[in-house]
Amino acid sequence: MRDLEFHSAVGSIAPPRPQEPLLETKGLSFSAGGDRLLRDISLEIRPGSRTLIMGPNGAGKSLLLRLMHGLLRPETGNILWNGAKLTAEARRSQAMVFQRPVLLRRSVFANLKFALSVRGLNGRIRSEKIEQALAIAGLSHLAKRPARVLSGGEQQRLAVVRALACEPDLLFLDEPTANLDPASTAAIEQLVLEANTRGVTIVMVTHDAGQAKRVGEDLIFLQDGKIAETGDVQQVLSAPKSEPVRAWRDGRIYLGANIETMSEKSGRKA
Ligand SMILES: Nc1ncnc2c1ncn2[C@@H]1O[C@H](COP(=O)(O)OP(=O)(O)OP(=O)(O)O)[C@@H](O)[C@H]1O
Repeated sequence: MRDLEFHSAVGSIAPPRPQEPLLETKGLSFSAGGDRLLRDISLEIRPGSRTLIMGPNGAGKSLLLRLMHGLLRPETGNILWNGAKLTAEARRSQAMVFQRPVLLRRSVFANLKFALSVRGLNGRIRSEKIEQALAIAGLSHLAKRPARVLSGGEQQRLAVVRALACEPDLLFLDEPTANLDPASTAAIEQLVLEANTRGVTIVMVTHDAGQAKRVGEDLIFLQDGKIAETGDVQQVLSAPKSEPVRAWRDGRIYLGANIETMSEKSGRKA
């Protein structure tokens, strides 16, 4: 009753506006070698969210990440950043970590120093940021070591903190823990979740359902270059609505609707 009185006193109250996406793709497609590898990909990444991209080998996950980060040009469709065209300037608000860390053939310290210098940071601020990043990654004692002799887990921790030291609004990660042991995987997941609590939007490719549930909120599932299903990661993985996700969860190869129909037909004939 009191609410009704309040409403009539102040006039109509507009409902809250839905949050504008940080990144949006509209009808993206991509071809190479005469093959259509991604088709009609339209999606929204909410600011501050954690989105997981999943799907079988060859579904187009890495391609989609590269398109969203502006490393590839779409054949058709648009990528919007804060509602406007993704520009080179906007791309500097993004960072990407690859499955195989791309590190300079220099020391751990120099890898961080170079990344921060490119962002225009110098002097004491840069030194402080390097020290912070080394401490967060547990690499302070390895600062002088050549990056290329670090273990796989150490290299990936360096790649993640180097990306985060540049304070991106959005961090893309392409299977960052694919070759890592459980402890290194947990360390990377912790770095990612901590960054997200500081407001960094996360878009990550993984094949690991456990990791998806630990790290993700939103799920985009790709099959054969198309979006098969999207939704809350826990819900989609525990009760998938689409056959591609059911097949993936059950460890079956998805044969596609047409092929299944044909085999059903031939089964009926026999
Ligand atoms: N430059 C290219 N030229 C031709 N085909 C390509 C090119 N890049 C990727 N592809 C093909 O596009 C498809 C999707 O590749 P992509 O790397 O995105 O798959 P993915 O879902 O990340 O797979 P995985 O889980 O195995 O890493 C694959 O069949 C791949 O061979």
